[in-house]
Amino acid sequence: MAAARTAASAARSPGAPAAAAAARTRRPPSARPARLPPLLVLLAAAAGPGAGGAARLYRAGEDAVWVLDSGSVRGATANSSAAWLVQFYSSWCGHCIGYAPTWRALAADVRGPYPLALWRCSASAAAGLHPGFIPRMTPPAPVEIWEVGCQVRMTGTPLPPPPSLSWGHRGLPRLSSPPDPLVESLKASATTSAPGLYPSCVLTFISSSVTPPGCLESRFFEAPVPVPGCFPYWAAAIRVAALDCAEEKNQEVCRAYDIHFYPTFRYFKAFTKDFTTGENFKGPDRELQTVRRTMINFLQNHTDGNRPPACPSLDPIRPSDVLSLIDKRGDRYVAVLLEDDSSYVGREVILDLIPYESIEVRRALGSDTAFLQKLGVPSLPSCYLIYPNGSHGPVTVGKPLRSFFSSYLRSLPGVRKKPGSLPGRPSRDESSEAVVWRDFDRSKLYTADLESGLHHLLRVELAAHRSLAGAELKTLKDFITVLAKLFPGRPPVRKLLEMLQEWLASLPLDRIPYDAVLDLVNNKMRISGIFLTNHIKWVGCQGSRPELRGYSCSLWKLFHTLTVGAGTHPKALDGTGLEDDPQAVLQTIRRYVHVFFGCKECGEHFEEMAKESIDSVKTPDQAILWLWKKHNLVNSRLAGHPSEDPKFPKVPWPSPDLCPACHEEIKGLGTWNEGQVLLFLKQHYGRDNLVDTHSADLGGPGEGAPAPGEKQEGSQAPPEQPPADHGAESLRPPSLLPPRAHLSERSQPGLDLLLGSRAGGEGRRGAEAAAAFLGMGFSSLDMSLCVVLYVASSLFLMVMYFFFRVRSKRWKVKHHHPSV
Ligand SMILES: Cc1cc2nc3c(=O)[nH]c(=O)nc-3n(C[C@H](O)[C@H](O)[C@H](O)COP(=O)(O)OP(=O)(O)OC[C@H]3O[C@@H](n4cnc5c(N)ncnc54)[C@H](O)[C@@H]3O)c2cc1C
Repeated sequence: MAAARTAASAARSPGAPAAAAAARTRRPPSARPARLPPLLVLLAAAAGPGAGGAARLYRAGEDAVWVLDSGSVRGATANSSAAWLVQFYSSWCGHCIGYAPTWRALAADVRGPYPLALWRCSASAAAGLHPGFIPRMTPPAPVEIWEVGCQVRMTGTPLPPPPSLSWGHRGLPRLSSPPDPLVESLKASATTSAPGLYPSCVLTFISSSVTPPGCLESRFFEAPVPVPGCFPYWAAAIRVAALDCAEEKNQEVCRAYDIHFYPTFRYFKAFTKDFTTGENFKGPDRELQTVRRTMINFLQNHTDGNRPPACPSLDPIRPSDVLSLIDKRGDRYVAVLLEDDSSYVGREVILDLIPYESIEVRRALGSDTAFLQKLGVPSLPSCYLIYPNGSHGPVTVGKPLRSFFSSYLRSLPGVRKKPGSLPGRPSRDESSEAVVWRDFDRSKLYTADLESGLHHLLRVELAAHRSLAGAELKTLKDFITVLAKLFPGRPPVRKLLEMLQEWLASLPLDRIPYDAVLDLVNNKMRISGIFLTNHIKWVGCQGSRPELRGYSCSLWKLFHTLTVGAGTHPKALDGTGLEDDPQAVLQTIRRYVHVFFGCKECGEHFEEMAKESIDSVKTPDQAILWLWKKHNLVNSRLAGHPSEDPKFPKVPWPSPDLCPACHEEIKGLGTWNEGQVLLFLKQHYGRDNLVDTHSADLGGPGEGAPAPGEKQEGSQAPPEQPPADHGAESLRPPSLLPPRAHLSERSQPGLDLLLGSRAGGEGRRGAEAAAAFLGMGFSSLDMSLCVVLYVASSLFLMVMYFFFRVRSKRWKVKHHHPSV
């Protein structure tokens, strides 16, 4: 009934018309405390890698994607023998979440020519390799057994491979009834490989279409010790990687690579000696096939000198070269893929066969009909095979597709994997922590969410911009002004924002380095009473999985508190230049989203909505309602999207149980009562509804500083920051710092000096290091002030000196005059 009402109201509402259908099938979220079912909490806690802060969308060792981070990206891409395609993403960005399956599929696709499935079968090696097992698992559809190996996972502890791991059975095409020798060999191995020690077995098959009976799972899974057959195929030439810029430890590196929006795709050529930010990939679309083809083009853009050594030539050979190969005997097969100019099949098959020896794959263009007739090739693409014994002829495959050609060539007698030629992979990420669920009340607003979001905004999102000038700087100034005047959080944070605003407002410069902003945010001057947590702790913005909700949820909440703040405190913006404009807060938010919000597509959608209707806003109350309506439009657009948290379905908000008065029926149709919605929004996003429970590290009410050794989720000190600068001390609550004077009046000249030295770039770091060394704990501001005072007192002494000199001369002249 409630759901039906929500749906009807959504249908009538200008704010959320399209959400009606979604709401029909969804139960509105309850206003009661949000608890996850105990089983989900347990599952979340046991989720293992990726459940915590690290590698949230891609999991090292589980996905075929290479998971890079600040510590590995430079080493991996610099002077590498393979090229790289790296996706710089943000784990909170909805578009990145939506794109992740494609990226995983791409990585898996170039890792092996078929989706490889590794099935963990049965509880013991003995059972898993029971001679009857293979016949039993013969599925109705033919399955080709590619490699069979026994590998072990016992409560997550890697064990050495069993002695019999060396079996590899391949070249058994279309196994409809397993040959006896295979079963016999498995049986023999099972008995020799200590079944008690090695309790589970990994079997690698081509084709993942059918799950063998008795198997526990059918998904990509990497054994702790590599199993033959699950090495990447193209990886010796080009690798597909991802790096999460939402992780604080990666922020510096994302800045160094000039990443402003997510996802950003960059290619890195092989053997690049000097540091490079890579080449942008902005293809017409980012579908798997388009990206795979662009990877091939990119490989072809290498010169002969820097082409990855494992990558065979991808250029076509001439018909005359093909003819000269025929009738020649050799020690290997030569396969020639004949295709037309626009086809990629030949190059894909060449790359698929990289790890194999005793075969060479080339491609030739089949534009010459006489040539094709001579070879007896009726259509394109086709494969012409020259055997080691010199015989030759066209190959017959079921369909002229990459997978058919590759499979056929790999299963030729004598074609084997090259021993030890394949690269290792980054190991499984074991560093992540379990998620701890915090119960919360959906009718409340949590300080922890707003302040965690602000921390991410100021220290991570802005950090994508090395320096700020022009429209960017103006946007930042206005946004910080709005925050300083309207942010409803705790006094230390409000003070920090005020200081930042005053500083930005009085800046004479038209370009500032981001690091100067960061110094203020980190309170390097150690002004007491100023502090912003450097931890992320989501409460009302928790997601049931680590990649869901979080920052983007907190940003929406922050924006709503700002429009509500302007509506309920009409004088708050007086004297800022933003007063008297009912759209001022909305327009500032709009510009922030456009310029700084890392999710580019989100920003573009928001801009479209703003262009359409923001001009209709004539009062602060209308601004509150405008943002509410647009947020509901976004909700309805994203209902069912992969970034939707199933525990927090995207339904028109506020739901009837959160605000019964907001919903009413007119002639049987549910609709919004906008007057009530406005009242509700003012109450919900007002200061009085803010709850400090779970607020960390603020030195005020709430939980206070974490217990020693307690690790907060997402907490990482920014890299490359010496402890004296951004380390624990400067980020400690003010109450824990040594008492220092309030510097609001005297801070300005010092900050300008600091900035002046920053404008010189890296020299600043050196200056700071020197300051730390000489100043025994004095900040660079302290040192700057000393210099200012020193120069001022010298000037004063010089002025006094000249003053007295002139006076004494006059005095002498006066007293000697009569005698002249
Ligand atoms: C400006 C902006 C544009 C975005 N555009 C996109 C996009 O184009 N594509 C994409 O995939 N993701 C986009 N996102 C992210 C997306 O909107 C969500 O933030 C994300 O999916 C997390 O959803 P959530 O469940 O936490 O709820 P959110 O939508 O983030 O909402 C956070 C909280 O706000 C409250 N709330 C919900 N609706 C309203 C409302 N109408 N008025 C007031 N309060 C409300 C609820 O308490 C909710 O839990 C955007 C985010 C922002 C800030």
